[in-house]
Amino acid sequence: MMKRVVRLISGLNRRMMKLLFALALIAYIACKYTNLDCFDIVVSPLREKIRDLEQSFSQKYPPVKFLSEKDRKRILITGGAGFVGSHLTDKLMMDGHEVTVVDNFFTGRKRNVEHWIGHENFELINHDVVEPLYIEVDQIYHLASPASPPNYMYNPIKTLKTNTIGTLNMLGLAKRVGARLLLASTSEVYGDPEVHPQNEEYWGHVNPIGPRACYDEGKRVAETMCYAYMKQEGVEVRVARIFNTFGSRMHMNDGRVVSNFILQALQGEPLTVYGTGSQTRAFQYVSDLVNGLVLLMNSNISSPVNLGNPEEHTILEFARLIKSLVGKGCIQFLSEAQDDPQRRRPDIRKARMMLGWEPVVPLEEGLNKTIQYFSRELEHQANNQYIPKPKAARMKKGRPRHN
Ligand SMILES: O=c1ccn([C@@H]2O[C@H](COP(=O)(O)OP(=O)(O)O[C@H]3OC[C@@H](O)[C@H](O)[C@H]3O)[C@@H](O)[C@H]2O)c(=O)[nH]1
Repeated sequence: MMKRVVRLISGLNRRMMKLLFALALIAYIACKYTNLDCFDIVVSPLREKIRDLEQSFSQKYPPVKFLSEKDRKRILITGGAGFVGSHLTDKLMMDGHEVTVVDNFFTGRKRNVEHWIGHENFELINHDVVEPLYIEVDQIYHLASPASPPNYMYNPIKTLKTNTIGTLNMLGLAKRVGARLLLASTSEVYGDPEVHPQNEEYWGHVNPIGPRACYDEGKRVAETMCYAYMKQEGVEVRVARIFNTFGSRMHMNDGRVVSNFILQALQGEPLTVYGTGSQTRAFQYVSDLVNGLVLLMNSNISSPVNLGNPEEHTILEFARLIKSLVGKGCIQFLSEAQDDPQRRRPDIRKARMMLGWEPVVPLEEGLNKTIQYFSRELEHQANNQYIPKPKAARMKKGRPRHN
């Protein structure tokens, strides 16, 4: 060993020796004057890095309430990595329940629930509800289905299978394990309504062979299945008819009016109004919906309940509002979408009376939050060199109009 060191030193030439000596001297003087231990110079940053990492691990999850074994439920959310599903996951996790998310990631995204991955109360399963699922749970929130018109029309057969076979599978599971099932139904069961505002007694006006039928009729038959399982097999069911909803984690290019208009305004593109823009919608913020879903699940109301915000606007008014909130954009009129419902507004007297629920987030407040979310998403996408484009609906034939 000694011989090797001597050979190494003698191998160095004089100039190299001088250089090494000078460096050692400089390091020694620097340490003396800064009152630092040489060891500390190297080790302190490392120590800090380790401390940061340790802290990031211990603060990894949003705060979760402690629930006793008796109160803690095992909850399955199908479509739990989607827009609404992921917000519902957050609420139920923070309330202290055990949540299993099942998603096939057709429109859901892992990013929406990644902040729970690894938590002892959370499980994420990549599974398509069209296939049976065997799992022990107390409650099932059945949300799995594409919900934006361009997405559900993209593969109508798959949309039908998800809402029919998928719902049968989940009802079968509820029956086997004695779980309660909440179906995320939709205002689209009312079709292009002749009754306004729409109450739960109204049977709807749906074109059974139109482009929207895969979703509208799929959800209608899903409701039928729920009540057949309730009557024949005694399964406890809850049915929420969800009206237009918006908020963070919406897919920027899912083609819905909120995502299209915000994206277009932020990118300085014209806001595309289909038809004259006189058709109406009423928009609820996602946190209001999630509160309504949980209240309904834990209530004793087995008949359908509308969940939506009754503040109605024409689509043209809505385009103008988003344009003014973002501070840019102009309006462009395109051909109207086929079978587009002309007036929609929920009658929420039942939810008010029986659940004590009503929306509390004002439209502008919700929109500002969503605009902020979309701006951050755009930055994120730009860093990944991907520029999302708004998706178009299936149009009626005819020339687009411009103004
Ligand atoms: O760029 C666009 C997008 C949409 N629109 C119009 O805006 C209105 C709303 O369209 P959306 O696509 O957001 O949603 P729709 O109301 O047609 O369907 C929705 O209904 C309730 C939920 O179940 C679903 O989220 C969805 O199916 C429609 O009149 C549509 O024609 C535009 O004018 N421009």
